[in-house]
Amino acid sequence: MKQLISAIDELPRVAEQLLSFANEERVFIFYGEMGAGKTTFIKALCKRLGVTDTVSSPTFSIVNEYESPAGSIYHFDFYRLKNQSEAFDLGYEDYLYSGQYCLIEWPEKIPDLIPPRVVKVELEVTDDDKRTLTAEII
Ligand SMILES: Nc1ncnc2c1ncn2[C@@H]1O[C@H](COP(=O)(O)OP(=O)(O)OP(=O)(O)O)[C@@H](O)[C@H]1O
Repeated sequence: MKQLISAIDELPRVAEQLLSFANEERVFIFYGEMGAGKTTFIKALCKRLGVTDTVSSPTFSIVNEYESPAGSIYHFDFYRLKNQSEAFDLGYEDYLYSGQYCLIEWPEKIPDLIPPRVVKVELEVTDDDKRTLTAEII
């Protein structure tokens, strides 16, 4: 799918579209430069999934866990990861195969640890407040 997000207030609609596109898939990887809006989009996605907890970038904790009616949601930000084995140490694989939603920012940091069948999402800045979201199942 490819969608133009021309303003922040369109995020709920696009989040809903992405969830229908993803169907049964639970693992999402988000590509996009700093400030592209990965965290902002994930907030909209979590809201759509019924999360009432505060959603924020797990830059320092690397993983945040939220509760939702659909089960736990694990939100990763691998930006500060030094090497891939650090991901193992924090139990990444257990989260990944838990069957719960895993939303991963900076998957570039774990190139060897991307499982088959994930929803690959790319956010591109087209203008100050405009973004293009592209998603495919890989
Ligand atoms: N259409 C849009 N979609 C998403 N974010 C937008 C949009 N328009 C403007 N923004 C703004 O872009 C900024 C994106 O910041 P955000 O922290 O979500 O980016 P990020 O990709 O997660 O960056 P980082 O990798 O540094 O965490 C926010 O200030 C947000 O308000």
